Amino acid sequence: MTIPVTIDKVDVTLGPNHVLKQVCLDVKAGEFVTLLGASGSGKSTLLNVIAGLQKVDTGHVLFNGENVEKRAPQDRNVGVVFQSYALFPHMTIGDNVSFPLLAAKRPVKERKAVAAEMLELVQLGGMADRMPASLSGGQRQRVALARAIASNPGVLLLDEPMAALDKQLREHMQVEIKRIQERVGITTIAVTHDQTEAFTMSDRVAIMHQGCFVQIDAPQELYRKPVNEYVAKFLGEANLFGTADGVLLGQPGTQGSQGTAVIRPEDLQPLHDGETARVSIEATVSLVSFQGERYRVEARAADGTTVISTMPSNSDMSRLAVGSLMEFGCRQPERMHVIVPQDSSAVVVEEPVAA
Ligand SMILES: Nc1ncnc2c1ncn2[C@@H]1O[C@H](COP(=O)(O)OP(=O)(O)OP(=O)(O)O)[C@@H](O)[C@H]1O
Repeated sequence: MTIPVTIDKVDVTLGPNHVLKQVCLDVKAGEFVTLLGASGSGKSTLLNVIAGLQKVDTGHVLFNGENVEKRAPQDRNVGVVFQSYALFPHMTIGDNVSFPLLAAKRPVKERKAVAAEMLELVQLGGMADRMPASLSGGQRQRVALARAIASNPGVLLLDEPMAALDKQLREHMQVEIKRIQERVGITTIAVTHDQTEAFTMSDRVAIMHQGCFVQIDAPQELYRKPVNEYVAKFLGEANLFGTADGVLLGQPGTQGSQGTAVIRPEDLQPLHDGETARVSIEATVSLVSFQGERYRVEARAADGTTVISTMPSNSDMSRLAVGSLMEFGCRQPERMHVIVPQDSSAVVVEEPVAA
């Protein structure tokens, strides 16, 4: 059964630290939501609150509308995968996976059938008799996932499950976990500090900062329409320009009468000779780096503003030697987004005026 989860004004103080501050979050049944934030922002504490491993000072946690505060972790019907997979080394893979059913005193035949089904799901079919030590890190992580969902829990919690894997395996497992989650349809809440991981797996991402949610949105919305400069800078590189009356002021981080314009590096391109754009800025190229699938160009405007532009690696870079003075422009002004200072909400400028 897949269920909705509600976090309602949860407050937690640990020692001198006010770790969670009136946190609210609604996760729909079957939805995949990732808590993303810098180290110490409170992600793991919130996950522990949901798992029942951390008590709240005030506020509530509701599963399917029912308050679960008084339920012990083992009675919450939650599957958890931690960074350390914590498999039992003396048990076979099959017994590891079916352990929750052993604890629930289910018959041997059912345990074997569930273990086989779950191992099939995580693409380890036929490996039930192997021991954990004979598996790779990625395979062990799949076993941990199979065990977490073996008892058909209402909620799956993933606490940095990929942190111990190398980059390539991590990228592969992100897609795998998403595939399995969609197939099982289980409500899933994950924790990570890796933006790509959060974006790849999640329906929505909740950005945490100092014990609060700053923005909760679909990945594309977060990237395109950050509500403030913190979110804009946290999610990849961003050109931030002050604006006044629709004109870029060219001061990073300064707020003009209209707020701060956010232009992602892929939307700020060197213009061709004679080409004009509604929004542009002149800057001298200071650094060109080849990054595989793209080039990254750094340039400096006369007032010291740093301009960052990225372009596909098949682009003609002959004009972009270090020291060249270039006009960088946003060819699609609708890709420029303005953060409005007054209410920390954001709007997209429909008709930006030329610089
Ligand atoms: N038992 C504790 N006593 C006092 N402070 C604590 C305790 N546990 C955690 N904290 C503090 O609470 C804050 C949030 O910690 P938490 O582990 O939830 O953050 P996080 O976002 O998961 O960080 P990380 O990504 O490093 O795991 C940190 O400032 C941490 O130092």
